[in-house]
Amino acid sequence: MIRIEHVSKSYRTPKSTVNVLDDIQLNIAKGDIFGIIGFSGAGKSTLIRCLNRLEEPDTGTIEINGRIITGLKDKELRAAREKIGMIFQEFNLFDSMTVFQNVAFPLKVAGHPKAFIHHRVHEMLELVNLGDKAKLHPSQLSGGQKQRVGIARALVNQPDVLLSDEATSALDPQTTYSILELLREINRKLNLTIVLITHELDVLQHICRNMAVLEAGRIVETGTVDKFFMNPESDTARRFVHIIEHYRDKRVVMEGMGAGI
Ligand SMILES: Nc1ncnc2c1ncn2[C@@H]1O[C@H](COP(=O)(O)OP(=O)(O)OP(=O)(O)O)[C@@H](O)[C@H]1O
Repeated sequence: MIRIEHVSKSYRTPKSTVNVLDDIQLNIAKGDIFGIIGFSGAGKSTLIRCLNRLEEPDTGTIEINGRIITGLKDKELRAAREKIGMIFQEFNLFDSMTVFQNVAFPLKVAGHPKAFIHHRVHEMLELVNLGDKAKLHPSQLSGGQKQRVGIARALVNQPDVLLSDEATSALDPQTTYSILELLREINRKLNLTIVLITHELDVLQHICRNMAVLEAGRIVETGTVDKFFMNPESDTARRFVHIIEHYRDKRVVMEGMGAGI
């Protein structure tokens, strides 16, 4: 279970203060696939990065599986972060390292023995269907394969939670679909809680069960994904659903024209 209580965050620049998160309250159940959606600048990245303290909340409490993450210092924070994997839009792989070395990196940092690392990395590469790519470098992989390496690396420490920061935004629709299928399979196999931020409704619809809508740093709606599509309550939710319906209608018209109707 992830519990976010009264989390606020602002950035101070020399000229002004930007309030990015405003009194966020959110509960995410263990084993859920939870989506956070919002327009650009709503604060999605800041919020998800607060969960592993890549960003520091100014106020509030974040608890993950019974452990208060906010307030942890150095060694304890490092240990807690081992249990919170993260994947990124730009993959964030080390280009100078092989696939094996990229996935092994968190285990090496944690000081695990060589034989354990070898076994665990190959296990992870099999899980993401890259068993035959261990010796390649990221530059020799497709975008989807790079994200699979990112997923293997994020899971190598057997985390309780996987955070996904727009992990499919740089991928084409077919590759996006295969990565979402992989995440769903991992969620099922490992009972891993997945929290993802996205501005793509397809991603939400395909994989998430529950979700929250973020608007200018505030949570304006939470609930099931089905409810979001059938009965959007907030302005942001209605705008998202309106956009999707608009494009769906356009596509229907264009397909109709293509068929000579
Ligand atoms: N380090 C920073 N310093 C100052 N302002 C920042 C910083 N990081 C983010 N912001 C501001 O905080 C706000 C929220 O940014 P954030 O990246 O969390 O939004 P987002 O919803 O993830 O947007 P996008 O979908 O475009 O990535 C934006 O106005 C952004 O300009």
